[in-house]
Formats: sequence, C-alpha cells, structure tokens
Amino acid sequence: MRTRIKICGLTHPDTAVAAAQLGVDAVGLVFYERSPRRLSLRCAREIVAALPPFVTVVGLFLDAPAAQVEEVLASVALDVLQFHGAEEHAYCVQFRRPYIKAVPMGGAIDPVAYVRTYPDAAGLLLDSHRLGQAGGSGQAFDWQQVSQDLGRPIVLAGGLHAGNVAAAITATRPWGVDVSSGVEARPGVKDPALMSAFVKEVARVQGGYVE
Ligand SMILES: O=C(O)c1ccccc1N[C@@H]1O[C@H](COP(=O)(O)O)[C@@H](O)[C@H]1O
Repeated sequence: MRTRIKICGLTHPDTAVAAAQLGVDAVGLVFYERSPRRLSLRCAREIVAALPPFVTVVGLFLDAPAAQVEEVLASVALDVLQFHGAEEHAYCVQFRRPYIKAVPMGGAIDPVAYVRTYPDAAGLLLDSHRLGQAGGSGQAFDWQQVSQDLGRPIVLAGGLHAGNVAAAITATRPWGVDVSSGVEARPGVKDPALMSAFVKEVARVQGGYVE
C-alpha cells in the first residue's frame, strides 16, 4: 500500500502547486490564530483556486469556536477538517465533513481511547505534543508507541523530515505521513527542495521512486 503524503501549513499558491506537482495527496491550510502558518480567508481561497484536481485540501483548526469553522467553510472549499486541540466528538461531527482528529502522543496517551471516542473520524493523526499543548512543534515522538493496529487509518506526524521519514514509515506502517516544519526554510515558508526530498524519500522507502 502506498503511504499517502500531506504537506501542512502551505501559505502561498506557488508552493501549494509545487507540492501538488511533486505528487502529494493532501495539502493543509492552517486556521489556528497563533500559528505562524495561519492564513487569511483570501489567501486560503487563492491557494485552493490554484490547485489542480485530485488534491485533498485539509483545514487545520485548534479549539476554534464553531462559528469560525463555519465561516471558513462558507468561503474556502475544504475537503477534510483536522482538529488539533481538545475538540470533543459532538463538536467534530457538527460540521458534517470528513475529519481527522489529532492525538497528542506526548505523555501517557493510549491512542485506542481515541478510536473509541471518535468512532467516525476518517483517521487519527498522531502528533508529538502533550494533551493541552498546541502541536506542530517539529519534534518527533517515540514511534514504538504505535505498536498495534488501531483498526483505523493512521496519519503519522511530528518532526518528520526527509532524513527520518523512511524510518518512521518502516516503524509504524501508517496510512499517511504529515509534515510541516520539516520542509520549511523558516516557519511559514515552505522550501521546494525540502518538499521534493521528502516526497522522494517516501517513494524510495516503498521502492516506488524512479528518477
Ligand atoms: O502548523 C502549525 O503551526 C500547527 C499549529 C498548531 C497545531 C498543529 C500545527 N501543525 C500540525 O502539526 C503536525 C506536525 O507538524 P510538524 O511537522 O512537527 O511541524 C502536522 O500535522 C501539522 O499539520
């Protein structure tokens, strides 16, 4: 099975298109106010308008008021919602969109509990933050924590980059990988060369990349 790739925190149409041309499956747009990758609605619409078809657009929110999520949904064509905070199940389902729920793998967290709490999540995104922290730290967590099949698509995140993603995939066999800071020149600015190296490395570890 091919490991899907999401690059998160795109802030410019050109880099979003570059990501699509590299073959990524999904791009993430950040609507968390305290993130250096946070987008205005106008910028988000410009990115979506620039993308070719068949690229999933994921909107990242962190404990946002429901009205804010609705406001974004009313003007930006998001395919999937990513909830990265302490959002409860009833909150996540109210938008009637596919969603993925971030699991804070820092500390003594049992991801199985999240499978039960979010039975209709399209997938669980395992990130390295602790419960109550924001996530997107650029730090990896101990992949040995992902030792069992959760019976749900897993997106591995947290501190991934071209230098460690092969080991991460080998250790956890995720449905997909998600990277943000590991392909950036600086916070909020993606580096096309780092994005390319990341995508090539994912393909290489699966024996699928031919230059
Ligand atoms: O990108 C952010 O600024 C962000 C802010 C708050 C929560 C999550 C955030 N990003 C997501 O965090 C993971 C891991 O990111 P990284 O590769 O370790 O930088 C990823 O899903 C981002 O989408």
